[in-house]
Amino acid sequence: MAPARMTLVALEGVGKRFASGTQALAGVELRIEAGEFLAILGPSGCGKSTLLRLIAGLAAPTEGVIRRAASRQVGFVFQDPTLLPWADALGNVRLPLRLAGVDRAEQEARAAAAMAAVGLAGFERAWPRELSGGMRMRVSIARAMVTRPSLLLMDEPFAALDELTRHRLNDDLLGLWAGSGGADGTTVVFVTHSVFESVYLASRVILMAARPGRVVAEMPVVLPGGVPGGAAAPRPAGFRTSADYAALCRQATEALERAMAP
Ligand SMILES: Nc1ncnc2c1ncn2[C@@H]1O[C@H](COP(=O)(O)OP(=O)(O)OP(=O)(O)O)[C@@H](O)[C@H]1O
Repeated sequence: MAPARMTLVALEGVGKRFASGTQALAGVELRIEAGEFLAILGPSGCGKSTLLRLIAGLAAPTEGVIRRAASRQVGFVFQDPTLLPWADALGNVRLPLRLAGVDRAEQEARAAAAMAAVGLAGFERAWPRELSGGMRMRVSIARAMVTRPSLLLMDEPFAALDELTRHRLNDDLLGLWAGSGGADGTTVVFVTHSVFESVYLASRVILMAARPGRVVAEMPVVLPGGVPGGAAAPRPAGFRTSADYAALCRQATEALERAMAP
């Protein structure tokens, strides 16, 4: 039997109503288990970003409670890489360590290692404006991973990238996650509105519907051979064009359509 996993964050009956009167979330029950790769999938406006902000502790729920494991280092990656234009790539990646008071030599060594892990060795002195969109996103991911977070929150990080770059970053993210210890390392919560991306990456997909934003279904992702999604990194060669992947995408699409049916 698999060992019981620790719950990192538990949401119980969570709702969020904004001052404007918008009920962005209602009745959300969700447990984020240590080591999982959780995708939050849903249409635009269903409250995915609001849910992520609540999980992060950046906003408070107006109903229900959120319980968190005591020691937690959280990393963030947003759709916009938000790099400092006046710092080079290495300077951007070591910023969280600088803010945490880590000594300079260790900042440089850890930031360089994080850059190498995202395939950017040799670009330490490049300025953000000299990098492509995909490379800027890699810097943003390296900056989030440099603190070795126990929880990595990603809000549609690849939505603005072209498809091939996005595919490459999907594989690299899985590799990075495996390098962090996989199921024994960083827990990832990944917001997306792409069925294909959620199924490709995650070990579990949560489906949301709008008005009010709520969790309507969840789907464990099981890869060929019974391997839990998230565990095989990178995915087997040819997985993207395989019948198994198509079947998983169809299952998630049908669940999403049922969730969105009036
Ligand atoms: N600060 C805010 N004040 C008032 N309403 C808000 C605020 N933030 C979000 N909302 C509303 O809450 C609802 C959920 O928004 P949210 O951004 O969480 O959805 P989303 O699923 O992430 O959407 P998208 O995929 O388009 O980014 C929307 O109706 C939005 O307009």
